[in-house]
Amino acid sequence: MMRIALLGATGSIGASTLDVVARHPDRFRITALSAHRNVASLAELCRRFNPEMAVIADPAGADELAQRLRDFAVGSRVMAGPQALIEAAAGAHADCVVAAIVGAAGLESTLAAARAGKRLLLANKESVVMAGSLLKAALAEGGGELLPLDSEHNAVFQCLPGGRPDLARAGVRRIVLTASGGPFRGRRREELAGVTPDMACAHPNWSMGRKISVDSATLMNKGLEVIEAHLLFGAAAADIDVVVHAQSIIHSMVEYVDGSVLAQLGNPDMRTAIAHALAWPERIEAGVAALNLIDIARLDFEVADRATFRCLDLAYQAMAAGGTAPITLNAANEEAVAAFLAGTLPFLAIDRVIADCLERLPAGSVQDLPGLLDSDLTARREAQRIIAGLAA
Ligand SMILES: NC(=O)C1=CN([C@@H]2O[C@H](COP(=O)(O)OP(=O)(O)OC[C@H]3O[C@@H](n4cnc5c(N)ncnc54)[C@H](OP(=O)(O)O)[C@@H]3O)[C@@H](O)[C@H]2O)C=CC1
Ligand SMILES: CC(=O)[C@@H](O)[C@H](O)COP(=O)(O)O
Ligand SMILES: [Mn+2]
Repeated sequence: MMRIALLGATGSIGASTLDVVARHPDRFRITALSAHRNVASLAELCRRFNPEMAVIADPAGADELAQRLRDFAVGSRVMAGPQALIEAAAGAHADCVVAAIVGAAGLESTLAAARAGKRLLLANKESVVMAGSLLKAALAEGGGELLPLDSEHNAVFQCLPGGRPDLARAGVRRIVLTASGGPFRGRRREELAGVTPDMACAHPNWSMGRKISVDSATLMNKGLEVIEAHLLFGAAAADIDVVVHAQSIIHSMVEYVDGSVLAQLGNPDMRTAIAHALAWPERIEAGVAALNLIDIARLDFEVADRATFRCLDLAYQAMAAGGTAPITLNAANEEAVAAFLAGTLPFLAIDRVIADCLERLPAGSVQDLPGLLDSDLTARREAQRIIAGLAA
């Protein structure tokens, strides 16, 4: 029986994970669930899955959560605050941690799970972008394994021999990440001036949380994923390409020196990647409909429009600069997306905030977690100043 701590249980990845888990009660047991502020949903999930721990990251929700669990006669231990997330990630109650918190808020629990040697199912791409080398060191220290949930990286993992080999020895020429192009694919920049958060969050193929949906709309999601691929698989920036594939049927590809290209295909449903990583190296049923190639009929590819969607180049630029630059990129993006979702920043200003932040904060080196968190905070403050300046 695999015991699972699911961090970010009330989100989109959380729901898909619980759907897969519920199909296999003989294999999986949920031992910890977390949310940020969504007490009602977390309590409901505790009623269904009866975990040992129920973690609410915002301590303001702890009393209400405890009351709701008492009303349901659920005995989960209520824990609150960032330290509780770390305990849920690293404690002896779990063999496997699903890191499905959105944004930098997921970093410390992800590192804690790695350090504790858990099977780490990683959806929280922001933590890899921010702390790739610290995460690698934590994995080496803990001796556990990381299995990527992000659909592209899960696809690449499936297309590589042994999941994460030495790429040169394995004869890999390049990794090709597919991008849907998002809801604004094909639009010119001037057509995007007035787009609203709801328009940006209407992803054509995937049902996801609002932050990643906006990232898909700006192509920052693909930028973060290029950095994620660089750090997870050790591929050089020049060997990671992006191709727009509007149908999101091919989730990504690996090209070999002999001309072979291996691709992983499937319907756009995260339960495939989640089931793959939960059961790896076995395969289990995920509840995903079989792919019907006749219905799909064609697969289209096009070049990404980097002039309209500037975030992709900003990510390549931050990856090339290295050091604190990816931290700055991620922090500025999180602040800009939050402002856009709050209605205080136009869609087209998101890339401007990130570009200005990268320009104003030269890349330094990162030694440890406190230094990294300091760089993150500095970048957020700078981004907030830029956003306030643009509003004025
Ligand atoms: N959705 C998808 O298909 C994919 C997602 N990912 C990645 O997975 C991660 C999760 O995405 P997604 O599920 O879409 O996001 P959602 O917004 O749907 O869910 C986010 C989860 O994180 C919790 N959370 C938010 N802020 C905090 C915080 N400050 N502290 C602790 N917990 C917090 C939320 O709790 P609450 O509900 O209480 O707010 C919720 O449980 C992201 O990093 C995303 O990039 C990667 C590939 C695909
Ligand atoms: C499901 C998943 O992995 C998302 O990251 C997805 O890739 C977003 O689609 P885009 O290709 O539009 O960024
Ligand atoms: Mn993805």
